Amino acid sequence: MADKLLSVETVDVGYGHVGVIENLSLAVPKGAVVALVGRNGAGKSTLLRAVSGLLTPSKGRIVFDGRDIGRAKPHAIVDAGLLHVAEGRRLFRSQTVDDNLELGAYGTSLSKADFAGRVERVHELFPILKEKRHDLAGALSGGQQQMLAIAQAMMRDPKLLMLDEPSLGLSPLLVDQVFAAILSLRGSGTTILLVEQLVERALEIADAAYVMQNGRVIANGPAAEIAKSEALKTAYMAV
Ligand SMILES: Nc1ncnc2c1ncn2[C@@H]1O[C@H](COP(=O)(O)OP(=O)(O)OP(=O)(O)O)[C@@H](O)[C@H]1O
Repeated sequence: MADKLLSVETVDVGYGHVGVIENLSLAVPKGAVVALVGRNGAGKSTLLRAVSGLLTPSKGRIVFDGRDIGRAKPHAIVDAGLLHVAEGRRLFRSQTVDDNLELGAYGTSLSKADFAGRVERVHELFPILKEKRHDLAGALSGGQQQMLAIAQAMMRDPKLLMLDEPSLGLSPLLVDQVFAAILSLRGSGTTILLVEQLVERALEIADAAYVMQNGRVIANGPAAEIAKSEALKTAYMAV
């Protein structure tokens, strides 16, 4: 079994007094794509927010790369190499595509050569971002904005990339491109935690999967086994 890069251990998370996640544990091995699936409202985004420091668990531990980050500030978690591409693409819409990439690397003190290398890698993965480098981010299509959001995170060369609904609102062709990009990132050693409503697609590319229902994990295992499991059906049928 590969080393764990992220381990969430028996955490409770909520909003104020409203508990959402209860006693949840999850592990993401180094180099893997792990899918987190479940119906709307199951608590997937809440879990990602806790891992990236936007919410603080009231119980349990979150260990990333050997360090307890359960109470760390979001910027410290980013600096440690854990990037969260949230649902809804938070871009600098009135800045160009190039500017958005530069802002993605803000504060990293990269050498010019390393910066250029990262931009080149982004362009290899998403050629459209090279073509549109001088366009305003707000003028890109939804799919292109999603690619830019992922590209912006890539500028920090993350150890772990958490993607929340990367296919949301995209045409089938763009969905294919986003999934191909995820595979390519995995191929170059990035570990990925993927929240995705296109469950079949997510399980096709994932190594392992967790199924969430009402703030709890109800099943986990190799993605191919989860794809055939009763738990998956239950999670999507339950009201
Ligand atoms: N900012 C918030 N304040 C209070 N409750 C919230 C907040 N955000 C989410 N919730 C509640 O937390 C629960 C889990 O929501 P969450 O967004 O984590 O689910 P999800 O599995 O990611 O689903 P979705 O795909 O709809 O985002 C829901 O009951 C939701 O109403």
